[in-house]
Amino acid sequence: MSNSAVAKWLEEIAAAKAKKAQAKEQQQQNQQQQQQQQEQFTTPTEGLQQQSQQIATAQYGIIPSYNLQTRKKQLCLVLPPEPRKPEPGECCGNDCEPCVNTIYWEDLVAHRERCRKLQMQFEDACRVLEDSENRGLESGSGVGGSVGKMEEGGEEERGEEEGEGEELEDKVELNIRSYRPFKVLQKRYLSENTLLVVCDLPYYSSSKKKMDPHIIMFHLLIRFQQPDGQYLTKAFTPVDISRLHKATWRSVQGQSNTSGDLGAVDGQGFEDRMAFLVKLYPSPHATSDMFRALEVYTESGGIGGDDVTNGDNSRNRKGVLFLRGPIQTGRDRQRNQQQQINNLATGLSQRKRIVMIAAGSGITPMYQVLRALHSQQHHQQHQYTPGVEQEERKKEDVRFWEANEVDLVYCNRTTEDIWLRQELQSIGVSRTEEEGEGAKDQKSEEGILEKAAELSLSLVRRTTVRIQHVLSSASTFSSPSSVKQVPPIQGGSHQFHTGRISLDLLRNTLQQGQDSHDHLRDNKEQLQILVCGPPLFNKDVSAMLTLLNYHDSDTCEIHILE
Ligand SMILES: Cc1cc2nc3c(=O)[nH]c(=O)nc-3n(C[C@H](O)[C@H](O)[C@H](O)COP(=O)(O)OP(=O)(O)OC[C@H]3O[C@@H](n4cnc5c(N)ncnc54)[C@H](O)[C@@H]3O)c2cc1C
Repeated sequence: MSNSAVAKWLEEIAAAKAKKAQAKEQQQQNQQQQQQQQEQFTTPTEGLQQQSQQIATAQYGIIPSYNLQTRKKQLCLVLPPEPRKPEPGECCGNDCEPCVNTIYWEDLVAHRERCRKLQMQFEDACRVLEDSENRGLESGSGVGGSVGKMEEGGEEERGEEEGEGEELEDKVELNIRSYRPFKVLQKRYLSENTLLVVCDLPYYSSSKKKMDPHIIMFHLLIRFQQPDGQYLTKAFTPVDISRLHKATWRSVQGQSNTSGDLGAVDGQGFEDRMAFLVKLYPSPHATSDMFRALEVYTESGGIGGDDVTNGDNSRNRKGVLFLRGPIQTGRDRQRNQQQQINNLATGLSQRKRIVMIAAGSGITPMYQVLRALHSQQHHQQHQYTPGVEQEERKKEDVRFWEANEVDLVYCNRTTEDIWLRQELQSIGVSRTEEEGEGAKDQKSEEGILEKAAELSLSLVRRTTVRIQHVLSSASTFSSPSSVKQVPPIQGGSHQFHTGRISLDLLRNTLQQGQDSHDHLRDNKEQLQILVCGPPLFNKDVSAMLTLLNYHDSDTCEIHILE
């Protein structure tokens, strides 16, 4: 071997060594970084997750190296890691779209396709390398484009895996395919068994685009990790608290909570944030106990702080909720949406009614619908400002649900159990009542303030909202419902029944107001029936609807939300 060849060879060895050292150093730095991030966002019991996270953020692709024995350049293929298979507790069992299992299978297919492509690229690159060596050319430079090209792993296979590696800054956005950590801004007990949890993300938030306005009923998935490491995943419906009644905020004022009473007391600054109303069941109840143990985020004790043990040994990060969504609630919603849009376009008038039948926490999707109806009417009331957005806004408005009449039957045990009582009270004020009751309320300054809040929330002008409360604790379950007109708070068109929801009550509600619309008989009535409550309630109401001959058809949509 000539001197120059030896020198070149030594040079190559030195370069290979330097490259190796550099790669090692880089790897160590990466590992350190990952460790730091995981210390921030994961719990020690998230072993599997940590493992997949480490692999997921590692680089992969076709990696060139130098073989000192053969004195030849060589290529090796590092394939990306397989997506992590969800554990049993990671599916909430509600047939969400997309389900965590669907996401996994999609990711697996994409992963296999990616591996197949990489394998082909690798084979091509090896052939090019071999050819160039055979031709005695300087190896490496002519080798296929993907040689030495390392790819960042993870993202495409698994979405942005779990979000654990992300900074918990304001920029964190909701993602439908993977869980992201969000700060808990506030946690308040509205009653003994009702918890309000406010998270640090805007009410309408999705990572890719502004939420589609026709998606009115949506929920998020909250994932906890239990002391034994098992996941617990449950669906919760965000509540728009931007118009929360002052009285509701007042009812939580001065409360101390388990986490040390942090955050604004009157909700100031949190109005546009995502909030959950959580029904708590007596302990031991896994989901409720997780919420009880949840803490409010603080700079010092929050992210990066110790794990929360709170006596029950739950090991979730302090002040953080892992959320995935938004998931459209129920299936086959808006089946007739296209037909409705067509009707609007052709000017065919249709009487539209929404009948909502809810129990307990089942009010949350109904409240979303009521709020959306309000927003829609708010938009329509105000003149569109000329500009490029005008057409777009019109289109969006058409896509909002519209209704001439809304009936809500809301079942609870006692008046104390009624969620969003003040807010519903405000919504249930019809236009005529607003005008008539107004003078009465203006007697006191307090009345004026309350009225202003109510008016801002009321569904004005075109929608009549009737609300009936059914309270079970006032009578035995077998006795027939007795109707009472009890205005529990002030004004409003709320009817109160005692007993349980009955066939008669449902029939009357579904047929309500039909006679006064004889002139519209020629036009079809478009009826949407929404049912949401505990499983048994949903089953009972479904059976009653069948008995009353209400089925899904062109003119009737029944949505059992579960
Ligand atoms: C789309 C969707 C949206 C939801 N939104 C909300 C929401 O906004 N707020 C909310 O609080 N919940 C909501 N839920 C319900 C929530 O996901 C949980 O199912 C609920 O908190 C009960 O927890 P669990 O499933 O662990 O109860 P499990 O123990 O599995 O019990 C299932 C059901 O049995 C009943 N039950 C259980 N224990 C008791 C008890 N001790 N006393 C009386 N009844 C009991 C309850 O009806 C409960 O829902 C929603 C569910 C779905 C599917």
